[in-house]
Amino acid sequence: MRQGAIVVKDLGKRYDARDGRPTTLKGFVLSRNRGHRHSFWGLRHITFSVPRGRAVGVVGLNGAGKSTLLRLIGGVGKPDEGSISVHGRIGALLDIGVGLTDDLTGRENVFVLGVIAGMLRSEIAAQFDAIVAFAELEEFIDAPVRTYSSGMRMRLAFAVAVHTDPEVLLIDEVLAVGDKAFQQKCFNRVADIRASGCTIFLVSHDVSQIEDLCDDVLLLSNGRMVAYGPLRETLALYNSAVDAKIAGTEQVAPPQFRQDDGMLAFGVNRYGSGDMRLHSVEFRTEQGESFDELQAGQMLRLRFSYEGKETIENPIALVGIYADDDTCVFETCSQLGECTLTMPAGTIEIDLWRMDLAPGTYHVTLGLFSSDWSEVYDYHAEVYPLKIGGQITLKGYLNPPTGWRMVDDAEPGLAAPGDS
Ligand SMILES: Nc1ncnc2c1ncn2[C@@H]1O[C@H](COP(=O)(O)OP(=O)(O)OP(=O)(O)O)[C@@H](O)[C@H]1O
Repeated sequence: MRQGAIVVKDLGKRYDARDGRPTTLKGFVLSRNRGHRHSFWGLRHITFSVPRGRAVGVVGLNGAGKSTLLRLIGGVGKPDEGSISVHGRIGALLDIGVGLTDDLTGRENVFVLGVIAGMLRSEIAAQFDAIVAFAELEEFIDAPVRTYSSGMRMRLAFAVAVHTDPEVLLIDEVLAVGDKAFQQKCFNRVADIRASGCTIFLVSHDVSQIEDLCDDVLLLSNGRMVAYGPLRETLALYNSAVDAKIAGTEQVAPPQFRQDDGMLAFGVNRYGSGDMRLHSVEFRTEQGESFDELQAGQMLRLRFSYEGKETIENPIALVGIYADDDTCVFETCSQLGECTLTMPAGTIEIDLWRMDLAPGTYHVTLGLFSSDWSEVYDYHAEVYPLKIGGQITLKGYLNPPTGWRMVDDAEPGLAAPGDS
């Protein structure tokens, strides 16, 4: 089975910010004394898999989460949610010159960077002259890095990274630094590495670089994955987001599921290899009726069909329910439900016996994955709206039937722990 070189599942990274406005009275009182802290999701609900040898361009407006994603894949920082697995030796070019030690010479830094990248000292020694020549630093290689300009630092870091024989190369914007001639040299080198079968993950604001180097594009917006699909289609979505920003209108069109069943069935909020497809999604009540609004506590019968390659074994169907603020309030899968999907096609019905949810609009996510979760076949992220009505609550997502009453003080109550 094809294994993804980079497999990311429901990834989330939260950052702290100090400038948020308190939303509760308690928060307001506390904020007057010590400043209100709030956290936000720099990235959330990111799920994708990059097959070996693919080159993926990561695009998005400023602050979309591109660098955060690359850093996490490169092992810099820990995710707060989800998982990442990378198969193969990583060559990473994240922040320019990161990892360089100022007091060491260029020569010593080459060895330090090489060892960090997983090379043996003997392998580095064998590549040393090529690295220094690529960096064009022959004259300065024995000077401390502290004396280097930012361009020299970048050239050194780049030269090491592209000589580590990476199987996965992560590049964050560095092709945009340095003089034109060096930029072109870096670009050519990355193109050669790509041709040798390396998996590439490239962040760039330069669409022409992405067009020249990448097969697929991953589009992020405000920390969410808006699309992941073939180069041309996905870049078109990005370009419209850029145009909209320039025009001062909405940043990215609201998420919509493209209902087409054509060959390129990728669109906003839908991504996957397409080796299996989901279709004919229906929500019903227990009586089999369609509805506009389901009352809290009623049963939801979810039904959908799928089809795909006969050779796929034991695929997994996933169902998630998301609140308006993108919090996942529920997620389950066919493995947990002990339901085996028959191939090449079938229809699944899932009964959610009690939808004890607070009133509001939720969105249902559906996905089809390979048996080890490494491949995403078809993922419809927060696509299907689900309205819940009924008993109003003050806060939270859970909405069980409740009964309040006054009790007589003399009436025996629940024993407190330790009571005899
Ligand atoms: N260390 C950090 N602490 C707090 N917030 C952070 C930190 N790093 C990133 N962020 C925030 O997370 C969000 C995503 O940032 P990130 O740098 O990943 O975006 P980006 O798409 O790479 O942006 P750009 O194109 O401007 O480089 C932004 O709102 C950013 O301000």
